[in-house]
Amino acid sequence: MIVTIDGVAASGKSSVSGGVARALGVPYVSSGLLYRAATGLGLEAAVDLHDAPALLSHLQSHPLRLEPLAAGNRVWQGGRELTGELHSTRVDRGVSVVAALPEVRAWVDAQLRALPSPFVAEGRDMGTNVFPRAGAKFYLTASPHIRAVRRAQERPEDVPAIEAALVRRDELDRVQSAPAPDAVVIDTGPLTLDGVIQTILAQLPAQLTSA
Ligand SMILES: Nc1ncnc2c1ncn2[C@@H]1O[C@H](COP(=O)(O)OP(=O)(O)OP(=O)(O)O)[C@@H](O)[C@H]1O
Ligand SMILES: Nc1ccn([C@@H]2O[C@H](COP(=O)(O)O)[C@@H](O)[C@H]2O)c(=O)n1
Repeated sequence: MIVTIDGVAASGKSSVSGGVARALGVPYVSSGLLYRAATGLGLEAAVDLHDAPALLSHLQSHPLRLEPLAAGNRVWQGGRELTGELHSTRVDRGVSVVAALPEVRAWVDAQLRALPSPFVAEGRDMGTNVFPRAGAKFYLTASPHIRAVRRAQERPEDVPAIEAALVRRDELDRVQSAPAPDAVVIDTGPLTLDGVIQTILAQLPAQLTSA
């Protein structure tokens, strides 16, 4: 059983996926964390983020491992955990460049498809490209302002700067971020986090919640 939760930047995908996954007793899979880890490694090694062959060769010689847990995803390079460094403004600025490279997308997709189900998968193209046959699909949205106000609780930048960066990232990610035609679209603006989680749980087919 696979449930996909896609959506725009900071729409609540990780928090909601974690809540849904915990309720179902399965892990969730953060595809964005793999793109962030590829970006973080590239920045660390001063690889040109537009240079797909150089980046891919670096990723192949420094393999990443995603650890999908309901409590939160972690990513490792060998014995070194990278997770804590990846939700920075620096990585936010570079990640869409890396995610636009078809070679990197194929590398991420192969890792995701190799994971044992059941799980909840969150990202941009989980329901369209990576798991088109998922049992249930959701797509989260909210206005850039609401998303920026929420994110400002976690970052030192002010709301207008965060909002501008989110709008820019949405635009750079637009190609891979279209909702699946069969996804349920949820505007999280008027809902609490728990409200979004309960809305999703209420719409899951019975065979998924009892699996
Ligand atoms: N419905 C909600 N009501 C209030 N706060 C929320 C809601 N959904 C998410 N949040 C908060 O918004 C922030 C962003 O959520 P989260 O990190 O889950 O989004 P995301 O889509 O995974 O982000 P990114 O795309 O950058 O990885 C977090 O602080 C989270 O607690
Ligand atoms: N399926 C996905 C997931 C993510 N991306 C790219 O990674 C960036 C970070 O993702 P977050 O979910 O942590 O925001 C995102 O801005 C995209 O560039 C992607 O392309 N496809």
